[in-house]
Amino acid sequence: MSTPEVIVHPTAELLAQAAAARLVTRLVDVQAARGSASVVLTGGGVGTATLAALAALPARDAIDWARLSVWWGDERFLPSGHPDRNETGARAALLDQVPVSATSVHAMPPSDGVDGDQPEVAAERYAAELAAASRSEDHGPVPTFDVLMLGVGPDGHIASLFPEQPALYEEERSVVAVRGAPKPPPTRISLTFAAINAAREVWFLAGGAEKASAVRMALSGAGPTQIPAAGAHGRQRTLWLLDRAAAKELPPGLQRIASP
Ligand SMILES: O=C(O)[C@H](O)[C@@H](O)[C@H](O)[C@H](O)COP(=O)(O)O
Repeated sequence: MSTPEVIVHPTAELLAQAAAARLVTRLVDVQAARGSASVVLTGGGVGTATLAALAALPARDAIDWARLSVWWGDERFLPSGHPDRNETGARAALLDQVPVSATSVHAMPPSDGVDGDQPEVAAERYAAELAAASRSEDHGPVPTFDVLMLGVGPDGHIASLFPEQPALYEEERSVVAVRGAPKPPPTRISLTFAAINAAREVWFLAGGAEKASAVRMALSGAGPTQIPAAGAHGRQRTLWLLDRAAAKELPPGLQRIASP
């Protein structure tokens, strides 16, 4: 389990820009070393802003899009194309602007797909898709994602893993249905900690003062039931990419300013 590293950016805009640049560099390095790469996207404002920033970077096409697999950490269980789906936001912000292979974009099932409005069945389908993509050298029934991005809620939730909810205790399945989520919409699909923590690198993206207490608690020993972000970590690297507002409750020793 990797020790969390904190990098603080002056503003939320610079956080998204820097995260985008970091993602380009990381994926280019991974593809140079291993030929292909995989990334897990997150919904939420900072996650989507990061994708939009990436789309605007001239360096974006240093990524070999044909050799990139795209997954999601969670999804709102809504009809295909619904504006509130994380997939819809990601396609508009980035995926529809780059030559990523359609078969390598693994969206979580919509509520009007083959599984109908059964999020449990849809979660099983996505778990099977992950298992089919995992290889013998991977850690469990999911690919070893190169970068897994997570937004952080004010309550410390990540993906659709919310405090005190049953999904936090899932130890077998890689994907679960979430009902009654406190953040609308209430019905979602989410990777579990087992899937999240299989990733080589986990990057938290958090901006805004409303995240400051969750960030402090996650980095100060809170348990994952109260602060789910405390339960996520990369096998090789765990990065907390923050703006100053989200970092303001951290002790000075925990902050490393990315730029003056
Ligand atoms: O589907 C979702 O809602 C997201 O995956 C969720 O986990 C999000 O990342 C956080 O709520 C942070 O969202 P903001 O960055 O908008 O605060």
